[in-house]
Amino acid sequence: MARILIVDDDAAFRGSLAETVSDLGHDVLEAGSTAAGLKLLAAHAVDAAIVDLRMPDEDGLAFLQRAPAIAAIPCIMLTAYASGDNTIEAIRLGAFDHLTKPVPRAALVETLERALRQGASTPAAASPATEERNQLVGESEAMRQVFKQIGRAATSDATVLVLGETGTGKELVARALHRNGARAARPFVAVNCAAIPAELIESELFGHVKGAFSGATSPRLGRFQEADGGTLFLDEIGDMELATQAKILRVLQERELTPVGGNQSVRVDVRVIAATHRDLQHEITQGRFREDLWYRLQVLTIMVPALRERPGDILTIAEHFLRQLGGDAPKRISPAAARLLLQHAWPGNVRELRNTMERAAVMSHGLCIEAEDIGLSARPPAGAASAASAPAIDWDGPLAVALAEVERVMIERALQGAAGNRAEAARRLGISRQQLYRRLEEAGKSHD
Ligand SMILES: Nc1ncnc2c1ncn2[C@@H]1O[C@H](COP(=O)(O)OP(=O)(O)OP(=O)(O)O)[C@@H](O)[C@H]1O
Repeated sequence: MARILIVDDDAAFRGSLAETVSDLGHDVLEAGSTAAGLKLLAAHAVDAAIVDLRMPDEDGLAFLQRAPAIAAIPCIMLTAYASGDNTIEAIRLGAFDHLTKPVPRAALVETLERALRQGASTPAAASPATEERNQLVGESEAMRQVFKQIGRAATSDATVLVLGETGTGKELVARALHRNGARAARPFVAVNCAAIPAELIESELFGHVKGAFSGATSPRLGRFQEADGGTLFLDEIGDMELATQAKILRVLQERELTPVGGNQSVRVDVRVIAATHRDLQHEITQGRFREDLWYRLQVLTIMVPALRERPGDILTIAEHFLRQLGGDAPKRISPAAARLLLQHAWPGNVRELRNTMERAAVMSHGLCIEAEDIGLSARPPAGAASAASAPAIDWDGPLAVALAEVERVMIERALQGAAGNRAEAARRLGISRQQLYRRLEEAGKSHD
């Protein structure tokens, strides 16, 4: 899964494009102007951008000219009418490609895939914003142990299994292992195994040959090959089907794979880091996870502790997020607000803390975040999934905001009630696991 920035002032077109891109399994950031797009690019790790050429403030060419100073990403330009001139100008300024509106789905899929492949194979130096976003912060003894384990594991090429509850920072640990290892100059490719429908995962991981199935009109490289020479991060590996687990095992053992529909194996040189919030030994006893794959994965294991087990990190990480949000003049946390943060049990761990601080920064009007800005009292108390606490809804405000709040609280309660098991939470909510993932990602879209 990649993160795609869409910059277009036409909200309806942007929305429908965002839907198509997110149907492809990507995370989407949207901006209605060049200035807003550049701001999002500076604040988030973005893998590619789709930018409209004609916009009221500054046109898409201005975006193309200024984006490289922030992050080197492939930019796909969109135009209502492709003229020779605007195409040449866009390509001259470094656009990856040029698409004409309305954009046919097949053309979008093909161009985006090429762009992402290029982006992954030529990793640019991370922008300061990206580096800061991926920084693993923590001063507790528990996190110090994690840092030491990362330091030891980074120098080896062994497979690593990262364990921990949802939102504890497992992906950041994987990125730190990559960044500090011998493969740092090569791609880091992350795949969320739970977010990809079972029927697509093999083609996603191993690629496919032309004609492998209906719709496979051209060959496609899989994520293993995209990560060649670098690191492949398999997130939520505990949610993978047994048949796919067998194929992953083969790649780990033989260092080669066969694309879907193909009959020739391809050699790959990839370091695999896997993560899960599940108890894999329990999954093995239930026949849902292969024991041989578990042995292969857990050569080195790093356990990331839940945030409630390292309360010493809560304020340090909260202040780190405020610095990211506030630049040179970050807001401070009042003593009463700090008490609230320390009392909360953080079932969603650091991701929940991040969301909370972002909301608090918006809610607070002064230089200091007060207890009432934190908004934790409206939430279900820690560990009390059955407590009938109502969401804090502004009944006279915008419908979308109220619905989002109801959704947030219901998802949080379902996750708590299911002890973090997302398949069970999705069942309780009457939605598919993929839909739950998409909603969780949308909720954290502006920062994860
Ligand atoms: N120690 C930390 N310091 C700073 N930011 C952190 C830390 N841990 C996590 N984060 C932030 O919290 C969010 C969730 O982290 P991440 O995605 O790595 O968690 P995860 O354990 O992989 O979650 P999941 O199990 O849902 O995949 C991200 O925005 C990440 O940047």
